[in-house]
Amino acid sequence: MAQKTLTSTIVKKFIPARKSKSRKGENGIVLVVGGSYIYHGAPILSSIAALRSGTDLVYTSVPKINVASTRSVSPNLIVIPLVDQKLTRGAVNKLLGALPRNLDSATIGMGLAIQEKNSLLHLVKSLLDRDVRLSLDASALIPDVLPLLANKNVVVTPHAGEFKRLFGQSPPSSKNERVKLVEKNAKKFGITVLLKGSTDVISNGTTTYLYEKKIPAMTVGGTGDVLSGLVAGLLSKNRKPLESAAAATFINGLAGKVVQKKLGLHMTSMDLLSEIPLVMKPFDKIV
Ligand SMILES: NC(=O)C1=CN([C@@H]2O[C@H](COP(=O)(O)OP(=O)(O)OC[C@H]3O[C@@H](n4cnc5c(N)ncnc54)[C@H](OP(=O)(O)O)[C@@H]3O)[C@@H](O)[C@H]2O)[C@@H](O)CC1
Ligand SMILES: Nc1ncnc2c1ncn2[C@@H]1O[C@H](COP(=O)(O)OP(=O)(O)O)[C@@H](O)[C@H]1O
Ligand SMILES: [Mg+2]
Repeated sequence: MAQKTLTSTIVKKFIPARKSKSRKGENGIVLVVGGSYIYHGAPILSSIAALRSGTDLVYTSVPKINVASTRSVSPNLIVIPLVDQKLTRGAVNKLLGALPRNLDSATIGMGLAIQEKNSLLHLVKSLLDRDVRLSLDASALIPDVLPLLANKNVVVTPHAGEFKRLFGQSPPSSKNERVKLVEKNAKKFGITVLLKGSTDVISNGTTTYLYEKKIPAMTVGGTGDVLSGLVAGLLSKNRKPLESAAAATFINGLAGKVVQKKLGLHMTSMDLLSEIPLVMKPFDKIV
């Protein structure tokens, strides 16, 4: 299968126009589920990235111990407490009862502690049953979730370690072998796989995009959390997993390039957030 290198021309087609006459909510409503006692920042990074990608509303669900600190970061976030410190069946049932009716997309896993595996499976299945477009990251990337995802327009965003845990094989160092392994698993499980690294590989098993970034400053913690928010933000508007994942990784890289040019190897993931509007603005279309 031929791989295509991501370019602005390709990505421009993946970012939907905004209608002048649109109303709040028509340009994307996103849910972010993540965070834990130790990793409070991940869902915040993801949520602000989702907002900055050009959505209307982002709901951030974090364990109740993190609610105050998460709310204090920004009035832009609508925080829905998870009633337990970790993801449990009870916490998921309460969350499902509190969700906005017209949710477009969700990203789950960044920084999340999962107490009961079945609670994650229940959350994933319930959201898919509501036709919510899903992006799974970090703790949500466990093999048990795979049977729920086939042909449901889901994106998974593993780094190499999460890829091994999810699919049972470590991505090889050879680019061609890496691409083949991503394509094989995307096809096998009916999902879009975004394997993160110095070169991101994005495939749904039929079409594959490569995005080689010369931005080693992006190895700092949290850049993948930002990416998960961008994927969910794009999914909420484009709704196509491959295009949303490809556009998200391209935008994350564009922001990374700007920050590395400015700050060298001293980037933090927060720096990425402030660059997202500037790198996305050239792609804006109003109809
Ligand atoms: N401020 C916050 O709140 C932040 C919160 N964050 C949250 O932290 C959580 C854990 O994040 P994480 O994935 O980095 O660690 P972890 O789950 O132990 O990885 C599993 C194992 O995989 C491997 N491995 C890792 N990367 C690899 C790679 N690129 N290529 C190859 N292998 C790699 C590595 O195994 P090793 O190499 O040690 O054998 C590692 O032990 C996650 O939920 C994230 O969202 C972070 O985003 C930071 C900011
Ligand atoms: N050497 C590198 N050069 C450029 N980008 C990289 C490099 N290594 C990782 N990245 C990017 O950094 C992010 C890493 O994701 P992840 O490991 O999930 O980070 P975290 O979980 O800390 O947010 C991905 O977006 C990936 O594309
Ligand atoms: Mg990560």
